[in-house]
Amino acid sequence: MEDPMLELRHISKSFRSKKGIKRVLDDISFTFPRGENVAILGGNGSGKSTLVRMICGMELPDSGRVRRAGKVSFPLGFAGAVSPNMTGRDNVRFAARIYGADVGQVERFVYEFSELGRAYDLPVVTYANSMRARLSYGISIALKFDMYVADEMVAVGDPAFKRKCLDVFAERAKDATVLIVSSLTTSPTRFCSSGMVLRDGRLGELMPLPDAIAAYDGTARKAAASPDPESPDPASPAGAAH
Ligand SMILES: Nc1ncnc2c1ncn2[C@@H]1O[C@H](COP(=O)(O)OP(=O)(O)OP(=O)(O)O)[C@@H](O)[C@H]1O
Repeated sequence: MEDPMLELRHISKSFRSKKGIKRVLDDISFTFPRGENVAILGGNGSGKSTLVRMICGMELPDSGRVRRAGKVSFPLGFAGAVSPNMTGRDNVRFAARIYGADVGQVERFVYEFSELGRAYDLPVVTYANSMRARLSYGISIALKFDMYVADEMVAVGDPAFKRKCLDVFAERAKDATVLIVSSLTTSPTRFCSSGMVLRDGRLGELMPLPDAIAAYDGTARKAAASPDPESPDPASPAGAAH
């Protein structure tokens, strides 16, 4: 395969739990072709966010290697990208400088996109959650990446704002590769043509998205019939989407 966007080579990751060591990612290897938008579908606790952290370089695997052939985003709307003690504007300028982007351009884009108005110049700690979400999403979508990674969250805000997020994301997706990691089969349908299922620490084979959704629905039903005792209960606050 020519010029892959991202390669995962024998990625494994374990965490210590009350019941001992849990292997969350188990020797995952996969090559993401450039320009092919892929969805990874997995149930709660299947290791999606762990895999995303490895892909985005936010955490190292215990073993294995991630090779990126371009700029890979942090997860869309990632709240950790924003410092609460800085103003919205200063956060944006900081992120733009780190990623080597045109600071003025990114600053203006996020100002207009986020609809924060005068709050743009107030410390983020004073923001309501929805305002933080609009700022974080604005930063992630203002920066130009070769690959955009979404962990569940493809859009934020009220329905009108979500539509705007999706339209801008669609613009970016024209020149970039998209990876959407989700427990919901609805999120990837607009952007991804193929998908695979993450289950028991392994990635299934890459297939057309409708087939991946069918395979995921099948495994999700099986998992519901015999839930993993270590997975958080999706109905409990700790298991709710982050
Ligand atoms: N830092 C950590 N320390 C200990 N255990 C962890 C850590 N991060 C993740 N885990 C465990 O690894 C497993 C997978 O977690 P992860 O958040 O990657 O799953 P997920 O598929 O993203 O779940 P969800 O859909 O509920 O967000 C879970 O059992 C979780 O409790």
